[in-house]
Parts: sequence; structure tokens; C-alpha cells
Amino acid sequence: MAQYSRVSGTVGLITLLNPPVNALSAAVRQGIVDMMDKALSDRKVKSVVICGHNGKFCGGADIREFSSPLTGPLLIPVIQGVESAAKPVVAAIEGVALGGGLELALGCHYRIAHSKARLGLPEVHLGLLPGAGGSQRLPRLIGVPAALDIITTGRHVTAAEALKLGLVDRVTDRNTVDEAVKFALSVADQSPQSRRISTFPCPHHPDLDAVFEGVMQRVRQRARGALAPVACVQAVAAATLPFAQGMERERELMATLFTSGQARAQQYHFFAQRAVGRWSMPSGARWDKTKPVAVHKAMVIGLGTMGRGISVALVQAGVSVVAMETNEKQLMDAKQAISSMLERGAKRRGVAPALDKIRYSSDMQPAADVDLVIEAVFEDMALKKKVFQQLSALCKPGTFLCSNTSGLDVDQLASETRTPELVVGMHFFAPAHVMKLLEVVYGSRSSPQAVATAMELGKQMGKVSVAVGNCRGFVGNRMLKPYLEQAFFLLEEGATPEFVDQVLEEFGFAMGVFRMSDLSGLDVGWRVRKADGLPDGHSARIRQGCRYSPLGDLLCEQGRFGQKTGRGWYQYDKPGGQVAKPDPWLQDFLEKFRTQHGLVARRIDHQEVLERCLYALMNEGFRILEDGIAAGPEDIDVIYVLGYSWPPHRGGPMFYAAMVGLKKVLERLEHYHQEHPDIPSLKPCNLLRKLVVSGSPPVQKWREFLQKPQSQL
Ligand SMILES: C[C@H](O)[C@H](C)C(=O)SCCNC(=O)CCNC(=O)[C@H](O)C(C)(C)COP(=O)([O-])OP(=O)([O-])OC[C@H]1O[C@@H](n2cnc3c(N)ncnc32)[C@H](O)[C@@H]1OP(=O)([O-])[O-]
Repeated sequence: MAQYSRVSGTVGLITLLNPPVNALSAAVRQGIVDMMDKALSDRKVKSVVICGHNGKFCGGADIREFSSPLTGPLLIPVIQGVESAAKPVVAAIEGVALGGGLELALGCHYRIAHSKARLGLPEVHLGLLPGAGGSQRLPRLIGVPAALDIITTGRHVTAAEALKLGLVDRVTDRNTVDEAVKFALSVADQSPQSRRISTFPCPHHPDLDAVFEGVMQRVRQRARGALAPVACVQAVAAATLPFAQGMERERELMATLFTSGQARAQQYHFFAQRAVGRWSMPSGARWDKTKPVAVHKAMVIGLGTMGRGISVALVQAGVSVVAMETNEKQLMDAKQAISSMLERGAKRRGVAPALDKIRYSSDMQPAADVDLVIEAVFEDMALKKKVFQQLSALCKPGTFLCSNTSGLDVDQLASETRTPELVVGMHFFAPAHVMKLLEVVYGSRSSPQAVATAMELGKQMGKVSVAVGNCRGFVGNRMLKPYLEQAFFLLEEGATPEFVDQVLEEFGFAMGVFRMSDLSGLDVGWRVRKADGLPDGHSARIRQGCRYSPLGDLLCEQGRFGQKTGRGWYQYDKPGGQVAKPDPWLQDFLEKFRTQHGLVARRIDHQEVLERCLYALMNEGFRILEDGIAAGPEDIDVIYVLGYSWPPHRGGPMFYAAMVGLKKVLERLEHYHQEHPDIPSLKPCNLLRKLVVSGSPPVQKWREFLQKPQSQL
């Protein structure tokens, strides 16, 4: 919908009205057409302003309309109608002008932005491209390089940067609509002809081919296998043609993307990231029935890499922090590191670093007057228990006690305190001030308010918080285990690390499993496995009755921890080196290992690597749903895309299982389980069977098939 009024005597004011973000639904598009007619036929009106209701200009096309046949006027002619208007049209941009919203503003003759507004063309994150003229008008207005950057990254641009680029004509700190009306009055007698961007030539650039070449290489590297970024480059390249031809090219490219599985996957991911905020617990507690407690002051205990990142994220969220570390040297190093991280972040955001929001302590005493504590000490249960005991004795009533553990039992930590209902896990992902994912882990006694408070704090820290149940590895790391195991077994059976990684990176992972293991350090998993007890004479390949691969342990015994030691699954030019090269030593080691265990190397193809690694991971995801550790497939998919570099254009493990076809996933798991009966993680999960028997419903319907979960521990 859109409203119309005449203001200041001669300005027609059109207000987009579609809360919460004034998305360009069919009704809004029709509203723009009708209100423009009104303004243009109103003889008293000399110029027009378009603004958005409730402080947001427009969040773009209505994504919810994409899955049904489009009705109402198409956006391209609506924008064309604005641009060809005989009276000057001014866009009053506050809040956001994104996607089709910015394309509408580009159809206006002038753009006035509030200093806090954000502008962008994020369609690439939805598996699309700016399909209403954005790929043709933006390069004409700000040049090809800047347009390519904005369109292929989908990033938001601040009003200040937009002014510098020439994307907006004015920036104001005052009331944006008032300023836009004043501006409209000032241009009332000027013809808009020279302001129609579609009539601009594409600005000349000395070496356009090299620019397109360079960007195309970058987008292909950054998002392996993704269609949209490539199409974005191709659409901008068409802006060097006459406008009508460029628009035709944009339409063709958009049509291929719109119906692609990748666009469906990325739009699913967009809504899934919002669905996880509507969390629930097996007890029936829910997001809309539980009020979080505001956290003004927090303590972070343990200032290693994670503790530092968590401290920075809290300070940047406006929380006062006491950063605590018993080791004096580590405390000093941390103070240095945290200050420079805060300064760098502040510079990037163009604000002053809030160094006064953090103070440092070598003892736990200040825990007595904080609202919440996040423990981020070494991943050792005995140490963590001691910390929780101390905190419980120190903290004031009502203080929430959270652990950044990546998979240890939250209930055990809660048992060390007098207030187990105030204990939850807050599992951050490294680097904690950058990664958007937060797993909020509720134990059997965690109160809904503790969960609500941790979820809200995560959101305040700019994270996507996902509430998960308490089991070994929670969701992300629990699914990672069978995935890693299959990769190890494939090496034993004849594959090489570089082949397995190549297959997974072609699928779209930023890093294959062996490259990732070398980066994070083989010793991390080794320590956990040792704590669980390695098989005796640990070359034994059976552990707790199941097939076990000792390859990782054997490498660690040789001191091959990965990049940090210069040797791991790959070799590096020096300790800390990052360029992985195949290591002849490893081939020799694998051959000796196979001979020792009577294994005969066989040819393993691309499909087997993909299916064995990914289907084992998905199967664990089905088990997690069956156990009630995750409330729905969206939780699992958001965790994997945001925390484990699952390619967004594949939606997430559960969405991808549905895309492949649950029947096929089931058949392949049965095939591999028959071949490897000693690998339980390949045994198809009952929920998978149930979904197949029920006709393989779409992922959005799976919640209807989930039983009431029982506790995991
Ligand atoms: C032709 C053209 O070229 C192409 C084809 C396009 O234009 S494609 C579309 C391009 N536009 C986008 O990609 C922008 C996507 N949106 C955002 O980035 C953010 O929403 C926001 C604008 C920065 C606000 O953030 P927020 O944190 O204040 O609130 P929120 O929680 O995110 O969102 C609040 C509620 O609004 C819903 N919502 C947000 N944007 C929407 C949109 N464009 N369409 C439909 N619903 C939308 C969202 O799902 C949530 O509802 P619910 O799920 O909770 O029921």
C-alpha cells in the first residue's frame, strides 16, 4: 500500500506502507503507481517525495512473494514510471534502502539519506541479482568498479559512503522527510530530464576488461559453485550496452537465477535465520512466553583467543565488561590484544573505541556485581567445574553463569552451582567477535529465562543465536564427528587428503576437512579423544565396539599438529605457514598403515566421498532432530551455514537432504551401512525412514513429524 498527501503546498508526498520493512509487495507496487498518477495529475503539485512508513524507506522486493505466482504491476515498469515522471521525484531514505528499495530510489531523480541509513543491493545473498534495473543504473551512477563491489558483495553502504560515491545527493541528521520536502521545493521548477539515470552513458573506465576479469575470478573463488555472484558480474558487464539491451540481459540472467535451486536454498536460509529466533525448549518454554533479563555488566573468565573475542563482542554490543585472567602475562597480552581489536573495529565503523567499557582483573572478585558471567577457560571439565563452584559462591543472586564450552556437559557444570537454573552454554565460534553463530545450550535444569537472556544477549552482540539441547558436541560438533570419521576412513581405504578436500571444496565448503583440521590444529581433537580414552595399543581400529581410525592420533604422536607445526595432513613451508602442499611422507605413512592392517587401497570416486561425508553428517542431523536436541531443521541448517562454512547456496545439511531427495539419501546410507556394518553413523536414522515413508515432505513441514524429545544425558 502507499499513502498520498500534498505537503508544503506543492509537494506530493508518497509514503510506502507495508510494515515492518515496507517490502515492495504487489499492493505496494500498485500503490506507487496509483499515488504517482495522483501526484502527476495534481496541478498544484510541482515535485514529489517518496518515503517509507515508520523510519524505514524500503527493504526491497517482498521475498515472501517469490514462492507464488507474481501478481500486480512488475517492479521494473513501476520504477520506469517514476523515472519518466515529468515532475522531479526525490527519495527520502531513512533506515534502509535495500534491493528493490534502492532500485526504486535509483529511479527517483534525487536521493536524500539520513546519516544513519544503510543502502545496498543484497540480492546476491538470496541467490539473485538486482533484477529491477539496479545492475544497469548503479554502474551508470557510481561507475563500474564501485557498482561491482556493492552488487557482488551485497554489503550495506553507510550514508556517508553513499554520498562519497555519488549514490545520494544529500545526507542529513535532521528529519529526512522534512529535508527531502525542502529539497523537492528547491528543484520544483527544474526539468528531471538530466536526472534520469537510464539516460546516462556507462562511465568510461581505462581497463574494463581487466576489472571484470579480476572481479569474476574473485567471486568464483569466494563462493565456489554459486551461480548468483557470477551472474551479478555478467549483468553489470551488460551496463556497457545501451540501456534497453542491458535491461534485457539483466532480465535473462535474473530468470535463470530465480528458478534455480540455489536461490530457493538461499531464501530458505534467509527466513531460517529469523525462524531460529522463535526458539522453544522440550519443556514447552518458548521465545514469546519468556522475558530476557537485560545484561548491562558481564565478566569474561579466561582470556585466550575465545575469551578475547567474546570480550570484544560484548563491549561492541554496549555491555560493560570485566575481563579476568589469573595469569598475569596472559592478562597483559590480552589487554593489548583486546584494545587493538576494539580500536580496529571502531575505526572500521567510524566510531570512537569504547575502551572505557572494559576493565581487567586477575581475580574473580568483580564477579560479585555483574549480571552474567561467560567462562572461557581451557576445555577441561575439572577446571571448568572449579570455576563454576567459585562463581556460585561469589556471584549475587540472579547472576547467569554461562560456559563457552564447545561440547562438554552443561548439566555437570550446573551441578557445581547452587543455581543450576541460571546455567546455560554460550558456545561461540572462533573468531568470536566475527563469527555470527552462537549455540545457546540449555541443560535439563536451565530456566527459560536463562535461555531467553543468553539468546537476547547473543542477538545484541550481532550473533544469530540458536537454542540447542545438551548432548556431547551439542549440534554443530556432534554432526562434525561422523563427517570427520568418514574422511579418515576414506583415507584408510585409498583416498588422499587433497582429493577429499577437493571434492568438499568443489561442493562449496570454504575448506575441506583436512585443510580445516590443519588450520584448527590436529591436537585439539586428539586431546578430546584422549580424554575419552583411546583404544588400547591405540593402533587398534576398534573403539567402543565400532570401527575407529587412529590416523589422527598417529599423526599427533609424530608432532604433526598441522599449520602450527608446519606438518599435518599437508606440509607447509614453515610452522605457521598457510600454504598446504601434499606431503609425500603422508602417502608413505598411509601405505604402511594399510599394509599393517591388511587394507587394500581402492579407487574412490568423487560421489562416494561426497555421499559418505555429507550423508553421515546429515544422518546425525536427523538423529539430533529425533532426540529433540534441535527443535527444527532450520536450527541445524543455520548452525552449519554460519558456523561450519556449509555453502549458503546449498541451504544447509537438512535442506540439502531434501533437495537431493530423502529417498535417495536413505538408499545410499543403507548401501554404505551394508558395506560398513561396523560404522553405526551410516545406519539410517528412524526419522529419515519415517519422512520417506510419509512421502518426503518439504523441510518446512518436518516439525510435524518430530516426537516429544527425551533428555539426552
Ligand atoms: C527486485 C529486486 O532486485 C530483488 C529481487 C529484491 O529486492 S530481493 C530483496 C532484497 N532485500 C533484502 O534482501 C533485504 C532483506 N532484509 C534484511 O536485510 C533485513 O530484514 C533488514 C531489512 C535489514 C531489517 O533487519 P531487521 O533486523 O531490522 O529485521 P529482520 O528481523 O531482518 O526482518 C523483520 C521482518 O521482516 C521480514 N523481511 C525483511 N525483509 C524482507 C523482505 N525483503 N521481504 C519480505 N520480508 C522481509 C523478515 O523476514 C522479518 O519477518 P519474520 O521472518 O520475523 O516474520
